[in-house]
Amino acid sequence: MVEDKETSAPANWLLEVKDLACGYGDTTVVSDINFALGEGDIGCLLGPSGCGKSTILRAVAGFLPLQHGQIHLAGHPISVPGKAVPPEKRRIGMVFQDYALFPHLTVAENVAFGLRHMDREERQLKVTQLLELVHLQDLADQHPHALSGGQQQRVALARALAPEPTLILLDEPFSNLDADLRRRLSLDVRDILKTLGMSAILVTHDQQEAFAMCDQVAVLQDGHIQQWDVPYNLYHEPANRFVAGFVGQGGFVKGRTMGPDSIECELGVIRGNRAYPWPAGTLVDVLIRPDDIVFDAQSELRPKVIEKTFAGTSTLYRFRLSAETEFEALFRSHLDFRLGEQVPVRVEADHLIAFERT
Ligand SMILES: Nc1ncnc2c1ncn2[C@@H]1O[C@H](COP(=O)(O)OP(=O)(O)OP(=O)(O)O)[C@@H](O)[C@H]1O
Repeated sequence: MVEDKETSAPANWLLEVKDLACGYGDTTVVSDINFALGEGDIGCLLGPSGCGKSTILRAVAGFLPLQHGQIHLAGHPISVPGKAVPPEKRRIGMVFQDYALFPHLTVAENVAFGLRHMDREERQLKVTQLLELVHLQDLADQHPHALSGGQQQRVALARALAPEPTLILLDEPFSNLDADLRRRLSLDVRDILKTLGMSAILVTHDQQEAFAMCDQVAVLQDGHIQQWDVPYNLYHEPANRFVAGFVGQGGFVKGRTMGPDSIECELGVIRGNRAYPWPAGTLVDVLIRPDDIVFDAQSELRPKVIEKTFAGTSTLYRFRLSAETEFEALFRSHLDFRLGEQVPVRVEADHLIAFERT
């Protein structure tokens, strides 16, 4: 997915959403939404609850009329002023949080549901291929109630893929599953979509899921896209304070600019790989991520451990340096410190991220 505000955008986008605004009744929930999705790309709408992710998805699916803007799919207008292609004619497959399988049909019958126009043999072949793709060939004759949540969600995906849609929309598809299964299934689903070269949009509030599964991610707040980018850039080059706080761990430490690419704060002087336009002496907040802090026995900076969260291979420490400066650090777990211990550390950040203090 890439930002597409220009009218000169290439014509070969699979999905183009331009200046979209929509909502419910007279209320506008999302506005100024612009993006384009390339063929075979997996995009994501990421943001906190109520920011409008599902509303955008409903507009793309055709369940919600637009208040403003246009949507094109595979070069065809599907929502433009005066014309809206009905949802069933959009060639868009949907997968929901609650699976929405037919309980009285078997797994194979659920997958075959949208293939009634095919003859019997062709349909069976297609169902077999899809069940193999989602690794459920042995459960073809089971009913949904006999399946785990993860298996049911794979049936739902196979059923959505069966009519060979142009685009798949996934609305919080893993949120009913436990954390471990969620992680594994999101990678499985990515593999399946990539194997087929299928384009998709995932809606989630889970940043790890978005990063694991998607090529590009749009971060939303209050009905507006704050930034879209590849996961690496969202983490290391957040466009604003909201994105910096929402994506990844970390917190802000008060600082003062010394030059365009260096900031002085209680942790020392931090030099980065980008320049800021503010004059020297500007008061700023500097973002410190847990992986920006390293252990250094020679360092004179010795903050106190105030919290410690053991996570197997690593331990997340929360340090206090003074009444107003706290930060986190992620160390390999063999670096084991006690609560209250003063630990020599230094900042090793090549990505300097700061916002002017208001
Ligand atoms: N059918 C509806 N009628 C009126 N308002 C609605 C309707 N559905 C959603 N809203 C409102 O629109 C806003 C955005 O809702 P939406 O479901 O798009 O958010 P979301 O980001 O998908 O949230 P969540 O992660 O909680 O599902 C919310 O304020 C919500 O209350």
